[in-house]
Amino acid sequence: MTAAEYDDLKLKQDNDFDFDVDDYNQDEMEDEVGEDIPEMELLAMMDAEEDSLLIARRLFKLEVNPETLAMLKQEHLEALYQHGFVYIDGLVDLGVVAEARRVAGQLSEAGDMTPAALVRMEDDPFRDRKARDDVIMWLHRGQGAAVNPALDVILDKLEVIQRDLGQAIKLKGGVEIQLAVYKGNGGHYERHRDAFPVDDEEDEEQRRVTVVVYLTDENELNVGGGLKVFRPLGSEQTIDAVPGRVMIFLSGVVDHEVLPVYNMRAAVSAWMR
Ligand SMILES: O=C(O)CCC(=O)C(=O)O
Ligand SMILES: [Fe+2]
Repeated sequence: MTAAEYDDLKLKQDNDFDFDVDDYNQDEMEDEVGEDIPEMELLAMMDAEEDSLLIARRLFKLEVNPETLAMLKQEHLEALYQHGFVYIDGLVDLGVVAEARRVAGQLSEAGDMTPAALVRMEDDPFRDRKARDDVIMWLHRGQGAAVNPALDVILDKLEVIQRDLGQAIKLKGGVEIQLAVYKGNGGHYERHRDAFPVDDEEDEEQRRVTVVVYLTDENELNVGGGLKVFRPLGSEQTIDAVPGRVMIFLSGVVDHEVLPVYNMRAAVSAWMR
C-alpha cells in the first residue's frame, strides 16, 4: 500500500464509526484498497487540486522551431498542448500497416503473446491490473518479432515522433513499446490513465506521452474498438481506430477506454518519458 492509499484508509477509518479494519478479510481489503479505488480516486483527488492538463503543460517548451520537426507539425503540438491529445492520419504507409497487422495476427494466433491481464504487476505496476482483454508483446528494436520489416518501419516512425515531441516537451528519452491485439470477441480495456500527471522535469517514473499506431483493417471499421477519450474538462470523444492513425496523448492527463471490439484489433503503443 502506498503512503497515499494508507492515508486514504486512515481517513476512512477516522470518519466512519462502523468501519473496523479487523472486520475485513485481508484479501478483500487488498482488492478494495489496493486495486480498484486508489488510482482513479487518487487521480480524481489530484485533478480536483489542479487540472492535470495544467500540470502537464508546465513540461512544454515555450518555442519550437518548425524546421526541426520531421513528422509532426506545429499545429499537432499545439493541439496536444491545448487539448491533451491529437490524432494524425497519413503518417504511416497503409501497406506497412496491413503487413504489420498480418504479423500481429500471426503472433497472437500462434500463442506468442501474453494476455495483458496476466502480466505480473511488478513488471508494469501502473497499467496491467486494469480490466483488459488484449494479448501483448513488448517490442525492442532489432530483436525478436520487431525485426519484421513492417514493425521495424513503425518503430522507426515512433523514434522520429519521439524526437519531434522532444522538441516541444521536456522528455527524458525513455520509451517502452508494446504490440497489443484484441481478438475480437467483445474484449475491451476499461477506463484508465497511463500515468500520474507530473511537472517535474527530472521525473523518470511517469509516462509523459502515449503514442498509439492503429493496425486496423479499413474493411472492418465500425465494428467497435474505438478509443473513448475523456477530456480534462469533462467532455468525451471517441476516436475511431482508423488504419495507420497515430493517436498521441499526454499520459498523465487523458483518461481513455478501448470500447468493446468485434474484429481483430491490433495496435502498437509507445510510452515516452
Ligand atoms: O489501443 C488503444 O487505443 C489504447 C491502449 C491503451 O490504452 C493502453 O495500452 O494503455
Ligand atoms: Fe492506456
